[in-house]
Amino acid sequence: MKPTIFVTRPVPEEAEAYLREHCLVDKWEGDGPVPRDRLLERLGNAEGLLTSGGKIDAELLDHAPRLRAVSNISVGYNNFDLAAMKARGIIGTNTPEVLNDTVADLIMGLILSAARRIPELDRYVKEGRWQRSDDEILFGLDVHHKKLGIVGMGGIGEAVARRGKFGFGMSVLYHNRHRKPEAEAALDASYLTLPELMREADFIVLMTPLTPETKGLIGAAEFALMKETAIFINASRGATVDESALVEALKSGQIYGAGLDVFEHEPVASDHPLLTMPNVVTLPHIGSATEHTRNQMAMIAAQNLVLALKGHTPPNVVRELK
Ligand SMILES: NC(=O)c1ccc[n+]([C@@H]2O[C@H](COP(=O)([O-])OP(=O)(O)OC[C@H]3O[C@@H](n4cnc5c(N)ncnc54)[C@H](O)[C@@H]3O)[C@@H](O)[C@H]2O)c1
Ligand SMILES: O=C(O)[C@H](O)CO
Repeated sequence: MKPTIFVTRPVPEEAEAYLREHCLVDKWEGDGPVPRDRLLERLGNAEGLLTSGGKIDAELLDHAPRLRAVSNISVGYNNFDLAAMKARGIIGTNTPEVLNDTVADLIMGLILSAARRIPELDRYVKEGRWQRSDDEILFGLDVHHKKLGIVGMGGIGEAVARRGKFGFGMSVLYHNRHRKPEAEAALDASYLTLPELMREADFIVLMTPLTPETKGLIGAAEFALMKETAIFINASRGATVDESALVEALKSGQIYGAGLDVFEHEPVASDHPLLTMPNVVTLPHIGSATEHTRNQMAMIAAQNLVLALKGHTPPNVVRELK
């Protein structure tokens, strides 16, 4: 007898076909993300859940008495209440590694966009404001040979560091929960404390997972240490940064600019002060959003789920907050 699963968002054909081969698939057919109350109604029979970010907490698990595994189509798993899942013997999985290069490419895009003011000056040209006499008002900052500071030197952090080091001749500084001697050797990277990194780096890239320790990790005290020419990039989760402090740091000229792929509340409200600042580049959480990478993530997530439901240990089980 095939296990029943619930799929909360459309997945590529290949992943859906694979799931149907191994499971009885029930899926959300509505537009947009499944509303929480509708999801809870649909979980009565589900032994597996394929999702990408909705909260998996005690309330949801109470509505899913047969649930054995939850598979995220994402590397981040801050949506999992791991204690509640563990208490019920439910396995959680994610999709690490496969998206490292895709997200790192986007982060380089944010760095270049903020430093060279690409979106701002694109609008400038398209709005017919470009004058032959324009000169200094179009200046930005160099990226090459500057100091790249990575906070959270994991899979994505290292992929960004490689691009900075070997593509742009940058020197790599990093702060992480644990030192990484191999990365230090391969990238000639220097380990710094968080305050040291804030003072030293020209580009600060935040790439930690969202955990109780990293919530608001970068706030007023950290922005106060940054150079006036520093550019702050966040592609981790919005809540790792105190957004009000970021707004103040940008408004007061404490830092030069920011590049953001993530926000505390997504989609970000259209009247959010960060959206009014020309020195902030904003994106709608598209770090891993290429067809190739998202297809691979969906397939890996499907395989994780099927393996777990067959009683095997999938390669990407998450056991604790990392
Ligand atoms: N914008 C996007 O679309 C997008 C895409 C992928 C991942 N992400 C986010 O990026 C996060 C990182 O992804 P990854 O694949 O590199 O994860 P990873 O687990 O490989 O790396 C995370 C690193 O952060 C470090 N870390 C954890 N807590 C820390 C702390 N308190 N201080 C310093 N370092 C700490 C860990 O030791 C680890 O080295 C994900 O959890 C997810 O939230 C966002
Ligand atoms: O964590 C991830 O994989 C990305 O943020 C996509 O949700």
